[in-house]
Amino acid sequence: MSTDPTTMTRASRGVYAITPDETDTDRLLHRVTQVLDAGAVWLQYRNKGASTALRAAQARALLPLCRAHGVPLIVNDDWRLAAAIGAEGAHLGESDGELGPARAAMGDGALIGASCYADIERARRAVDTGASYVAFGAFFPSPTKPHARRAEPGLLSAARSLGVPRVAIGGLTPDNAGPLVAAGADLLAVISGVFDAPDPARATRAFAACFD
Ligand SMILES: Cc1ncc(COP(=O)(O)OP(=O)(O)O)c(N)n1
Ligand SMILES: Cc1ncsc1CCOP(=O)(O)O
Ligand SMILES: [Mg+2]
Repeated sequence: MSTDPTTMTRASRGVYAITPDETDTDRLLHRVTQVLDAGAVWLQYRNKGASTALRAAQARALLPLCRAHGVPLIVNDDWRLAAAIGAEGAHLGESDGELGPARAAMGDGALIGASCYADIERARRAVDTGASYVAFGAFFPSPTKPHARRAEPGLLSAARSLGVPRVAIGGLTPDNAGPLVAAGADLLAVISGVFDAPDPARATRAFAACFD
């Protein structure tokens, strides 16, 4: 497995772990290490409660850990931070700015994701303006984001023709995620189902088994 960001193999099928809001950076690194050791293939740094300075420090701290595992680091909300620290990508939702400037600044190789909620037309536009992957959800009630809009699994099959990886998010557990993979999800994006599990490594492996 390559740990060079320019040549690392980018698996585009498997567990896409997203960090919980964690103020203690050492604890964040410890928790993420467990999940990467267990086989998560992408990591998103997301911390909705942190200051700008803490977010920059935590994102920077995660980068060598991700590199050591050959896992791309994707920064939520803020492509400028992603570019500044040399992360592999950024994830942008409807309040996070346009994809075009992010793509122009980060280059063709960057992994730039777009939240598409339950909107296939939004997904089409996102791909047309440079998204590397599209994310749909929430598919189930999310403990992390209880008011997230809901989506139906049929969206995942409808999005096959877009030709980019399809990510499912929202309230996923190892017990409910299998049908989403069957419907076409390439990546399962998970916060609480992994990080709030009694054994995050075991939970990561259980999610990964949904792809077997
Ligand atoms: C993989 C993935 N999918 C969706 C989201 C949600 O993005 P957004 O709608 O911008 O909401 P916040 O995460 O910023 O609260 C995501 N982060 N990652
Ligand atoms: C960021 C986001 N967008 C839709 S649901 C969600 C939170 C996902 O977290 P969890 O896996 O704990 O439901
Ligand atoms: Mg966002």
